[in-house]
Amino acid sequence: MSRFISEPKTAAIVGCSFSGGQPKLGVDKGPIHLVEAGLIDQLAGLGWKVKFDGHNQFEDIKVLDDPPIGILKNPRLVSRVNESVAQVVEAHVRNKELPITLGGDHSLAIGTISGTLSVHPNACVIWIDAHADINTAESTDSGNIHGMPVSFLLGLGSKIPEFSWVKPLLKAERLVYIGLRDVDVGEKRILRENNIKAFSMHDVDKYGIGRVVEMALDHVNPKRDLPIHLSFDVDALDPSVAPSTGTPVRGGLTFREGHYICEAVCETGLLVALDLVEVNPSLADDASVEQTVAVGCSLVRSALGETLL
Ligand SMILES: NC(=[NH2+])NCCC[C@H](N)C(=O)O
Ligand SMILES: [Mn+2]
Ligand SMILES: [Mn+2]
Repeated sequence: MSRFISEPKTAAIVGCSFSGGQPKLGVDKGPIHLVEAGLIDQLAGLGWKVKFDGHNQFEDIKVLDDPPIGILKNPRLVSRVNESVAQVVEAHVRNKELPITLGGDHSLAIGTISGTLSVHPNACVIWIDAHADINTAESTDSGNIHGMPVSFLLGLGSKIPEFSWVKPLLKAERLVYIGLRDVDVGEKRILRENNIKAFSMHDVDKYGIGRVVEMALDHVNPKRDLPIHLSFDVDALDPSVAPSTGTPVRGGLTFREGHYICEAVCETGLLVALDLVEVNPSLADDASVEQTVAVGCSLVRSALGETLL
């Protein structure tokens, strides 16, 4: 599977019932639905030993008084939960286990990627999303921190003392996006100024997903020797494929394109950490929820080797 995972290959489900990075309730229930849909048994069926520490791992983290900082919402809570997520992910990666973080909203990537990079400073990040999530405190219009995690990891924008534990460990040249189609004006400037490689849906149409993944890997991992952190926001998929998510954007990845990305990353043998975020089971009807949860499980299975013959 991955040269950074020891035998017997072990996956650790990190269930993050967290919604503080955005305003819609329900995204905190994502992990419960994914686990109840049978994810653990499915991964065991692929030959993985699966650890799971339960859904309440981060739930006793409470912040009593959390007024906005500028317009950033729930800043102290987002910071404290992520600090704890970072420690958990770091411990698994250090142990040569594969952490699979189930969100929860995408602000959680502040923690997961910090955890990965503290063990593997040279790891690259492949970010699959309709959005760039690279707003800074200055550029954000929404104040929702799930639209900002990448800027924290890169150390862009004004420093917020409450997030001082986040080290700017990610380098712009070790980051690549696939699936973008809803990027704020300020984010486009940030991407340009920092020379960050991004493959939008336009590129997926133009080159096909096979070439896009190849080019993305050539950019962040030219010798195919660096550890990979895959951060997958389900809203990268078309809303017809994954309807139950907080910020759907039409014109997204097909079912196969999404799975192809996971398979191709698995095939490198370099995966060290995986995030699957923004599944919100309280949005849309029951059939849509079931569909979205099933797709989430199958993306994880593909990243862990299911669809490779
Ligand atoms: N992880 C996500 N779904 N992010 C959506 C971000 C939307 C918008 N760019 C914002 O900053 O608020
Ligand atoms: Mn996202
Ligand atoms: Mn998104």
